[in-house]
Amino acid sequence: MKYRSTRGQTDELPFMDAILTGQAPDGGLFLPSELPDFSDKLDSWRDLSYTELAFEIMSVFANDIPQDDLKEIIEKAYSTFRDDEITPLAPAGKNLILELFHGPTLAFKDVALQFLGRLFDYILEQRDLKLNILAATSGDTGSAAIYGLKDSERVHVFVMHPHNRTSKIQAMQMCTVNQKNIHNIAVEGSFDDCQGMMKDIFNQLDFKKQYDLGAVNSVNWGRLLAQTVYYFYAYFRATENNQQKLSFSVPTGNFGDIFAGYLAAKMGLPIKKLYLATNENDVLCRAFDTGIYKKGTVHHSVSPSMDIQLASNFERYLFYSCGQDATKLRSLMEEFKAKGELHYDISCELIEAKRCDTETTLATIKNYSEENDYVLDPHTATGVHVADLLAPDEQIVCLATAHSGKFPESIKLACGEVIGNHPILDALSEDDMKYQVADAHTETIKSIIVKTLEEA
Ligand SMILES: N[C@@H](CCOP(=O)(O)O)C(=O)O
Repeated sequence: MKYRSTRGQTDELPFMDAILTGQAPDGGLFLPSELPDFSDKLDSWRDLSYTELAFEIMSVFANDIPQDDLKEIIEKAYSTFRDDEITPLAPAGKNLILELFHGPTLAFKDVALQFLGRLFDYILEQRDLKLNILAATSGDTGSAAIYGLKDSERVHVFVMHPHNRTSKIQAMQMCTVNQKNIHNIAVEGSFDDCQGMMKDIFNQLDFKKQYDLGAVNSVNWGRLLAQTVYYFYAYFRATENNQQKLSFSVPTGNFGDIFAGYLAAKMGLPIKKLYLATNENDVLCRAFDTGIYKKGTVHHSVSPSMDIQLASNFERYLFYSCGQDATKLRSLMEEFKAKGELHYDISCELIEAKRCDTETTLATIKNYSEENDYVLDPHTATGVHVADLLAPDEQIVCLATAHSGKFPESIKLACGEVIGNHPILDALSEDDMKYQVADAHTETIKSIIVKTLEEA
């Protein structure tokens, strides 16, 4: 299988090269040149274990990796999960909660980053290469990337997070991993600033090449591939046969998680609806409702991982919305760059978007805890609220993107006390945190990378 850029000005690449390249050199994002249709595989896949299913799906996309090697990568990746089901479903009220938080850092990012970590190790070893990861996080990707790569001898990881804008536990998870190859940068700015600088640096092709830069954010195709698996797995666990249609509700910030569901539907999974939930940072809701994609000011919310105004994977969705026309896509992205907004009808039957404000998020956490004895994390709560609002009589699979224990401040606001802790977080201490503060300038970040690698 080959991978092409949304902007159409990069040569197509095989899987392993697309993974190493991360963001395409023309500034676009990689997508498979053609998507497979898995409709006729569903019957034989229904009873597979998570890792068996992951192998069936991934082997189609990663067909330049020998099958036994791919199986080993997948087995290693998911051996770190605390639940045999990897992504189990838990009933809560009328909904099924898809618990994506059983990996090392208690967030859905582990599902892809445990895989990507082992995949990088494999490719770098095969090719005798080194890689320096530059990542941007609003809270969860950072620690998942660090835990996915902290033991990788051929990799350094630079993670930019918005200073004092993640939850305290998220910051501690990232900054207490005191290993030689891990470098945390607290940026005086927003997540959008961090992601903007990351993309800017990736677009400086000479610098990127000189310092062997790679990506673990969802600009990297490997992230989305790993995330499509749990849509299939949840579908098989939640339905009785492959004639049934199922809806999912997805808390959304950078648009990667819901886009993985959109791809699963395009590949033949019988998805009825994808409900897109945002917090007050509702740029995506407005884009689906009005056809105008326009960045606003970042609101700092109780669901900080979704405090995003520029959703990276929107570009991939837009590419499909404009009929896979890379020229059209380029002109829309240029319009956006020049005017700070773009106008295009992106509505589709499959996706329905709604915003969930802070008050409603907190009320949803409280109600679910009291009525269903289930503590939702504040991001998951936005998706659960939207599922209850838009499909009050239907069982919806709600993606639980993180464990509630990562957000004690928000849980206390909702319930009046901290409940829903997780024991692995108890050992974290602010005294062990190590990071450097930086201003939100691309040149500052570049010089940190250069200096750190020179001293390494
Ligand atoms: N919400 C994310 C932001 C980065 O998204 P990604 O999907 O591109 O990694 C986070 O928690 O860091």
